[in-house]
Amino acid sequence: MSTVLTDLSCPVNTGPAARAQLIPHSEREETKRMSTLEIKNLHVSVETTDGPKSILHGVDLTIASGEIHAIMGPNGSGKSTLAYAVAGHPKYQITEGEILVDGENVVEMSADERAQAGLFLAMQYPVEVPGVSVSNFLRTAKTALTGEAPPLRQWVGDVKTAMDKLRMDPDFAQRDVNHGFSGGEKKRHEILQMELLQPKFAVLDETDSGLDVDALRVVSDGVNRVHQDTGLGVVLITHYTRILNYIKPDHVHVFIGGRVAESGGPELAATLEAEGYDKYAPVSA
Ligand SMILES: Nc1ncnc2c1ncn2[C@@H]1O[C@H](COP(=O)(O)OP(=O)(O)OP(=O)(O)O)[C@@H](O)[C@H]1O
Repeated sequence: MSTVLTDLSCPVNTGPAARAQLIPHSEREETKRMSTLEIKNLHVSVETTDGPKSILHGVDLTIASGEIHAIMGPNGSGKSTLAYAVAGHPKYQITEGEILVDGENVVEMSADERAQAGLFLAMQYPVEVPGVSVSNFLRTAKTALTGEAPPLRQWVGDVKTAMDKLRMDPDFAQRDVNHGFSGGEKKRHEILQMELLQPKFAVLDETDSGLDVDALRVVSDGVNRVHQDTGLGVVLITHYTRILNYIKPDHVHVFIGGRVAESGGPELAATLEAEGYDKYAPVSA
């Protein structure tokens, strides 16, 4: 057992999350970062055994700090492809367009460089990493992002605080990343990463899928907490309006055939729930 794991039971709690609780909300507002994520005319192809397949055909989206954008759309419309393309998955080739974080184009950057630029992806299907503990994974990720290892006692306190809030058993820190986790546990672990790594923008790809009603509330609270405390900008991909009762979107976008077919306010989600996607004819490439 590593020192990190042993120390997880220690009650030290002096990290950012704890400090945020001590800072009056009005002062916290001033510490929020103002950033923009601009997706401009994004065209994306995926490598398949039959060669490249074009999936996104010119996506435009602008997300500012503190904004929550929900993306809804039928199966196969390209929502996860957008998520992977933004995060820098090497299989998803950007053939045209730009992804700008605070004006800087990240399309030539690797996934880790994009993370350093402030982007975070909570995956629809989180990957199992046998042999790597949650504790070591999180601290390694934080070190890679910031360029220096966080002070151990402070970090241990931060991790414990974040896990408590997400109602995760401390034993989780000792388990291998996602290995044998239930679907709901994997989603909590994604949000745990987000809470500790503090990105500027998070793409949450069906984070609500597979969650029971209590877990949905806990995970939503986690997203709202980071959003309120840090000004996180959120792209929330979902099929269901249920999560939108907890995480209130400012904007809702309908994805059809690899494009944004319509954008509106929160009321658009209710319309989609009632009427489905039939009125949107798939847009040909
Ligand atoms: N690696 C891949 N190889 C082959 N086809 C792919 C690959 N990734 C995505 N696609 C195809 O691209 C299209 C869009 O897939 P994507 O997963 O982005 O859709 P989605 O809107 O997220 O769907 P869902 O709501 O079912 O999760 C689908 O037809 C899918 O089969």
